[in-house]
Order: sequence, then structure tokens, then C-alpha cells
Amino acid sequence: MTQVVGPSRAASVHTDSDVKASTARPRRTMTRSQLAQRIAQGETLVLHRRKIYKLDRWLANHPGGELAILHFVGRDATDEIEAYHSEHTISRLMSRFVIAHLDEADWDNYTPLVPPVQLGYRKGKLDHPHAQVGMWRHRNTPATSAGTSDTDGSSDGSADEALVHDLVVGSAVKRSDAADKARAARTASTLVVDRPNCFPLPVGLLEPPPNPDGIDAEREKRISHAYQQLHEQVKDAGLYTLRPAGYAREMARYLALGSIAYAFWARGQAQLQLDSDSAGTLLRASTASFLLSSFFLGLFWHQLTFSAHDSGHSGITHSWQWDRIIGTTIADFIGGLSIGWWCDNHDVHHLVTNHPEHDPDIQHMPFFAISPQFVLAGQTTVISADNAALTEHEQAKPARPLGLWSSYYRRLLEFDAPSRFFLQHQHKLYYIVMAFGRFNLYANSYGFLATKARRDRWWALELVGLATFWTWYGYGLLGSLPTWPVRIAYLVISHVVTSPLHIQIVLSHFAQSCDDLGLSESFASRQIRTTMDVDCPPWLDFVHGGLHMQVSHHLFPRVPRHNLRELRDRFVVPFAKEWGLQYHEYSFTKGNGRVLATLKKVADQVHILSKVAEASAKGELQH
Ligand code: HEM
Repeated sequence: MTQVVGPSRAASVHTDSDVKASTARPRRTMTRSQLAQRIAQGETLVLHRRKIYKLDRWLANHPGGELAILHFVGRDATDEIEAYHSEHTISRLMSRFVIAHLDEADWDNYTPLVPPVQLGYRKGKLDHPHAQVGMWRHRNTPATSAGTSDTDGSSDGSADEALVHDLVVGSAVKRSDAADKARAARTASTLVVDRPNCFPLPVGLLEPPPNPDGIDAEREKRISHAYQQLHEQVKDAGLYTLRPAGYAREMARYLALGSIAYAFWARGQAQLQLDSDSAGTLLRASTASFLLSSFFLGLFWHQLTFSAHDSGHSGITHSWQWDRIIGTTIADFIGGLSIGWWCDNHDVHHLVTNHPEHDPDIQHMPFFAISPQFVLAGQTTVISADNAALTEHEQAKPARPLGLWSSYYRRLLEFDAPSRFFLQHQHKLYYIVMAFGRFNLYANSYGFLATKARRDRWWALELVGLATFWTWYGYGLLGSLPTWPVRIAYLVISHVVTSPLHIQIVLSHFAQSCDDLGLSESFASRQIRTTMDVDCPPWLDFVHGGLHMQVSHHLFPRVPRHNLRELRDRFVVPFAKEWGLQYHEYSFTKGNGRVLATLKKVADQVHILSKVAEASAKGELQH
């Protein structure tokens, strides 16, 4: 049974580096207010068990990416740091970055500061005036609560519906009452903010808005401490130990699928000669063999990707370098994708799960939006406090949903004509779009390697991997096929067969809550709220590749895949029950039904918004 521990007991775990730090140099303390002042000046300071890390110079070297750290500036990242790093990294490497300890009294009642990246700042500058509009909206109206989650964990949508309503009413009011224009324009869709364009920031800007209803900061701290205790129990139970038999089975399966794909291709080549004698038959024997080969190659890729995922979390050997070599072999050399891109994207997803503005795994405009926030945030006019009066020109502008700013992509995910079309039909197009998901992975991978990736030896290895992939797959395999129609059919089938993977990936989050419940929500609460499991018998585990025990994976991402079932049953489910956190588990069919229902609901809201936008543009809105 899970035991609840108080702060003092939990704080006694992992104190070896504390001791080292205190013996190595005099322990300096910093108050919360001093911490805030230094962050406001632009320093990258993160808290871990009272220790304050200064990470400005480490950012560019961090294997987990810059954003992973930036989202925790000014916050207590204890749970996340211990979930994502080996003990060796924590005790040896991290201790080098400690510059002080937080004042004890401030630590006991610590209220997180808002990380500047979540206010729209990157590299010392304001990225975009629409960054984190939700937080600004909340800040301007402290009495209102953020969206709440209903008992089944999905967003109740009341906040979203209020936003839709605001937009419709706000637009109508603006048009109809010329005398009251300025006031009306500032009610529904205007935020008055005071944000400088670069650092230093006013310290007050880093103070978070009040917690929304349903978030009790004290309780969240207790959940956090209980999670830390649970983590110790998981380690003691040996669940971080790799089960080689599990991966031996995986390897046998990969080998079988790869060999079958190769055997059909070889048979097709042998049949080519015979086929020339039977010209004119509808489906030549060689073509059938090639298409069967493409089918098995797709299955091979589908299965293999789960191991790339494990390696991306250092979940196989627990050595970052070795797992990166395994991941690069699978993803780049065999699959033509970038493991570097995947890790960059996926690490952020794990840390800010289901946050519309920050989590790239739910940002799929123009094809999908799982909340109207994707459409609504951009319709809000943000004006700075020293320019509080709207100009005539601004008042005359029609209220138009513009889309949402993404802190990951650093661009506006626009609500433009293509997204207006796709989003209104997203529930009908879902499986069709997903069928071609692997092509999107190529685009993301190559875009990342070309523009964003660090130019280091891992990057060079990835380029070699991709060149190898296109040589064996593009030139060797597709090039060996007799005609263009057969080549295209091979390409399409081998890619479409992997598409259940994309459905499995989004299934865990698309139907879950994507409300922003603020910075006081604990890591464990957030992961359990935003993530769902898929129920299946143990013998089918290989089909889902561990992704179906997603809640346990999100809470303990480095636990090897073959231990997830035990982790879930012995530790995670009882933990959620003890703390009254709703645990979400559905069958594959029901989970898909929930995803489609979510997409349909947003499609309906988008339909209304599109009508409003059109009417507003034509000047047809009346009181
Ligand atoms: C003192 C500062 C830090 C150091 C020295 C550091 C170092 C590392 C290292 C060496 C790895 C590779 C995995 C390993 O060997 O354990 C890693 C991965 C990672 N780090 Fe950090 N890190 C720091 C701070 C942070 C912070 C504040 C966060 C966010 C809470 C973070 C999030 C991650 C993530 C998400 C990964 C990827 C691991 C995975 O995907 O499972 N790191 N970091």
C-alpha cells in the first residue's frame, strides 16, 4: 500500500548531493524574492529539493533540449528532474550547477514563479504578443476559474463554450453600439497587459495568477511528496531493471517481420522473369509478392518504432549514449526518421502534457484541434497597458479567430482557410489523415535536422543514417521494382500499414483534458489527468508496444517497457485511488470513440466560429 509522507521525510531522500554541496562550499541561501529578481533579469534558475540550479550555460548542451529546462524556470522541478534523469546524472552532473539553496521558510510554502518562456519570452526577447493568452485572460479576471475537468477527466468545455459565447456576443456588441465601442471592445476579447519587449521583466509579471477552482496548492504538494515516495518504492521493487527476455522476444518478432518482407521481395524478383511471359494478366505474381513485402515492411516499422521510443527515454540500457545509438539505428538507419527530432518534441510533450500552447504532440493545425482554444486564443486583442485606449483602427477590426501561438514551433498555428475546412470535418477525416501520418514524421524530422538541431556528432550520425536509409529503401528497394505504379503502391502500402502507430500515439491524450490548471498542479496530478490507458490482455501488449500503459509511462518514463504492467497494477493504480485522482482506462474501441467525440465537438464549435468570422467580415452582425 502506498504511504503518504510529509515534506520532511520526502526531503531526506537524495540528499547526498546536498551534503556534498554544503561541504564543498559555504551554503548560500536565496529568498524567493531574490530568485524572482534574478529570473526577471534573464537568469535561468530552476529549483530541485531546495537547491537552485543556474543553467544558462548548460541550456545549449542539455540532452533533454532547451525547452525542457525553460518550462521549469522559477518552479520546483523535483518530480520531473527525478523522473527523467539517472541517479548518476542527478548526483554527479547536476550538483555542479547548484549556486544556492532557497530560504527554508520560502521553500516550505513555495509558490511557483511563471517561467518567462510561458509568458512568451525566448532568448531574452518577447516572441509574440499572443503568447499564453489564456494566462493573461486569467490574470485580467482573477475571479474567474480556468476550465475544470469533469469526472471522466475530459475537459468539461465550459470555459471553451464561454469563450465561444464571448466571441459571438463581443463581436455583435462591437458592431451595434458605436457610442460604447471602446468599452465593449475591451470586454470580451481584449487583454490589457504590460509586457516589455525584452528582459529585464517587471518582477510582478512572474507572479502566477490565482489557482483555478479545484486546485488546492497544499494538497498538490502532498501529492508531490507521495509521488516522490512512490518513486523510491518503484526503484526498490527493481522495476528499473531491464528484462532481457522481453527485448529478446521483440528482437525475434522484428527479425521475423523483416525476414518475411525480404523473402517476399526476393520472391517477387524471381517471379519477374516468369511474369514477362504472362503479360496482360490483371495482377502479376511478382506484383502480389512485392505488395505483400511492403505490407510486412510496414508491420516491421510499426513494431520497431516502439523500441525507438524506449531508447529515446534511455529506457533500454539506461545509458543515454547507448540508447541514443540504438534509437538512431532504428529511427534513422532503418526507418528514415530523426531520433533527435523525436526526442526534442517528445521530451516537451512529457513535461507540459496537453497544454494547447506548449505541447507539440497536440498541435496539429490545420488538420486537428482538440480544443476550441486553438482557434480562440488568437482572436483576443492584446494591448499593452501604456496604450490602454484602443485606436479607432483597432476598434473597427472585425473579431476574427486567428489561431494559437505555439511556444514549441514559435509561430502562430493559424486558423486560416485550410484549417477552417479541415477542422470542421476533422472527425470524418481523422483516419484518412492518420493513414499518411508517417509522411508528416519525415517532414518534421528533416525540418528539425535542417533548422533546429545542434550541429554535433549525433547530428552527423543521423545524416549518415538517413543517407543509408534512402540508399537501401529508395534506391535499392523501390528502385528494384519493375514499374512506377508498383513502386508507388509499395511506398504507400508500407507507410499506411504503420498508421495504427499514429492512432495509438494520439489515443492516449486527444480525448483527455487539455485545460491549463496552473503551475501549482503537481506533476503526478497533471499526468494522470491528461493521459489515458488502453485496456488489453497481456498477450496483446506487443501490439501496443507499451504505449497502452501510458499513465505509468508518463509518471515513470525511464522504466523499461516490459515492467510497465507490474508498475501499473502494483503502484500506479493504487496511488491514483488513494489520492482520489481519476484513472482513465478504456478499451481501444471506446478510446477511439472518445477521440472522435472530442474532434466532433470541436468541429461543431469551429463551424459556429467560422460563421461568426464570415459574418463579421461581411459586416452582417447585428445586436
Ligand atoms: C542541472 C541541470 C540538468 C542537467 C545537468 C541535466 C542533464 C541531463 C542528462 C545528462 C540527460 C540524459 C539522460 C540522463 O543521462 O539522465 C538529460 C535528459 C533529460 N532532461 Fe535534463 N538535466 C538538467 C535539468 C533538467 C531539467 C530542469 C529538466 C526539466 C524538468 C530536464 C529534463 C530532461 C528531460 C525531459 C530529459 C530527457 C529524458 C527522457 O526523455 O527520458 N533536465 N538531462
